[in-house]
Amino acid sequence: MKKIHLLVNLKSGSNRGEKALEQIKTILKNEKMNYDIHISNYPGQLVPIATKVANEISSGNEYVIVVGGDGSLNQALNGVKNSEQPTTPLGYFPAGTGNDFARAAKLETDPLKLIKHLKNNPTVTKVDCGKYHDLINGETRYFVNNLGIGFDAYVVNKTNHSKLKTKFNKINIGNLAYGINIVQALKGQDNFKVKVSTNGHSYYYEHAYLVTTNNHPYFGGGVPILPIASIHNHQLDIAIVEKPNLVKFIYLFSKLLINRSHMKSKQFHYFESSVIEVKTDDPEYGQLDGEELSKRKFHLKFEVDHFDLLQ
Ligand SMILES: Nc1ncnc2c1ncn2[C@@H]1O[C@H](COP(=O)(O)OP(=O)(O)OP(=O)(O)O)[C@@H](O)[C@H]1O
Repeated sequence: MKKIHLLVNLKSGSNRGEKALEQIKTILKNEKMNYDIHISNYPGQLVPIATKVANEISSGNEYVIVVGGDGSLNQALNGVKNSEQPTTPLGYFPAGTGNDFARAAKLETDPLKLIKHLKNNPTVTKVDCGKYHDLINGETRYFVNNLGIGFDAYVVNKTNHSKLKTKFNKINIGNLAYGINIVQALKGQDNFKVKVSTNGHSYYYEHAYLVTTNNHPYFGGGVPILPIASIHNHQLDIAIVEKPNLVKFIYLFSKLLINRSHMKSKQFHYFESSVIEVKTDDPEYGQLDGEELSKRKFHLKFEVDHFDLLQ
């Protein structure tokens, strides 16, 4: 008999995780499916939980489903990759705020359809994820969406530390805290120097404002910054956005939102490759799948990797 292991972050998406779990439990009971639940209690705990669950899986009839946001999926992926069974397929029910990976992978958002599909006709697809090796501290981690340095990371950092987010989350308007911090970031984030090496060439940018290495088109909850990127092309895509001045930067962003013509702008640079190296001269904010990285100098080697996505 099929068994489902639910790995859950109740707090994701301003407690959407909790509501999703209730719905999924009801459906699993109605469908008479065997399941167990692993609740994660603090940021990062889904990594060891996923490692343990993956280590203990003993048959092809056991399925792992993550319920949470992009950050939760990131932790579960890292946990599985670190396990003794790193090719364990991962299912995912998006219950976050941005849900960019689910958007890129066109995942099912109806819990009833998801469970029925897993019961009757589960499929496993090999999809891309990103992997980076930190050449300064030796760390290696995987990501499903992106690793951003500069503007977007500033917004993530300030929002995570803002008292407003906690207050707004209580009344389900957590996204507004991001909006307020975007305005703050436009004032607070400075340009920085970055070196990007790919396909045998190195490129130097003096006025980088945002450097994001993506596994798919989206960042920040549905903003298609790299429309050419795909989780199926075995490549990563990097965008380097320069900010000569605020007016030009806002103009560039409006092009992105209106007709995606931002890619032709002279402040926008991008590359597609399976290996990309990025180096900053000074400490900058960083974010990985929406979770902040400490402010630091970055010297990262990115490579495309893959995982088995259960649908
Ligand atoms: N493993 C975890 N266990 C419990 N809480 C967590 C865990 N990881 C993160 N959190 C908390 O959950 C929230 C974020 O979760 P997550 O990144 O999954 O969703 P999100 O940010 O709402 O969604 P998205 O990344 O799709 O925008 C934050 O409040 C964070 O402190």
